[in-house]
Amino acid sequence: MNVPFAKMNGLGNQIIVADMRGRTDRVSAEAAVNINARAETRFDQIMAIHDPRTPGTNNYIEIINSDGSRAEACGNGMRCVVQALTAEQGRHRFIFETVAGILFGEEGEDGLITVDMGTPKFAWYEIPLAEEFADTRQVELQIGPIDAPVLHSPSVASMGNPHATFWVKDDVWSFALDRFGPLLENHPLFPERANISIAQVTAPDRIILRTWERGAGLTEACGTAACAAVVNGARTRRTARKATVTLPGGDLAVEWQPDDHVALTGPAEWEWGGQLDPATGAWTRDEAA
Ligand SMILES: N[C@@H](CCC[C@H](N)C(=O)O)C(=O)O
Repeated sequence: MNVPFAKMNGLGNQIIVADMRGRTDRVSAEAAVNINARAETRFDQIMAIHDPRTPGTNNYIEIINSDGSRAEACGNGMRCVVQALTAEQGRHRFIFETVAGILFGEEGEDGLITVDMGTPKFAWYEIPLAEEFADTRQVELQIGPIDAPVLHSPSVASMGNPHATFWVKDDVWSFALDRFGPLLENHPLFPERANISIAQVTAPDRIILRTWERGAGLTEACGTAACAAVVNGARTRRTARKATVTLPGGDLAVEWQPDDHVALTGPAEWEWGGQLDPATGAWTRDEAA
């Protein structure tokens, strides 16, 4: 039986929100790959809204990358879920559960959505890394010639999902992230692969960021990567704890709050709706009202 879905985006991060409430099955990996194979529904993540599993939460959210793999966290996708549920229910604040833990999301009066992405983790085994590093603010990893690496010494962190932030001094746009991204995502240092970002700090409260997403590739925006960049920037004293992160798709506001939680604020946009089969990925588009 088909389920309703919405084609949405969070700052150009392509998101499918699938309504799996009232069902016990899941969106299959095969369905994800098939949905992504059609140009109109090419996506970065599917956010599957399920019935709550834990009392006190509104919904359980499962996140599926375009290669069919599962992700623990997705900041832009969570904003799309908040917007879809706000439009449906007229309420503005939600408590979600994901495999990474409990998250809060709220749509503000200005239409922007803030998601509390939880607390970052820095221990090598929490990210996880394949080998022990006492200090994950700068780990030994480089790409390019040994004596003149193109990218090196990233800061690594978990925002529920694994992130490596490579710092560059200038022209973040000049790096061939499409070439280095897949190599770094699958580097043996990352046993669960990793999201790979290049960051240029232009002021203590400004970062320009490009991301190669684990399981999805080059994206217009990655919310958890923006959170990881600010957290990694603050703990390496490159940035303040609050910064605007400019991605190819636009700006996100990130604050690493005194309570250690990371708040991510930005837009979400509904594009169109349809019905899909979560087993096969076959879908049809709803008639415009
Ligand atoms: N687009 C996301 C991140 C999605 C998950 C990621 N690809 C992973 O596998 O960890 C975001 O906005 O955070």
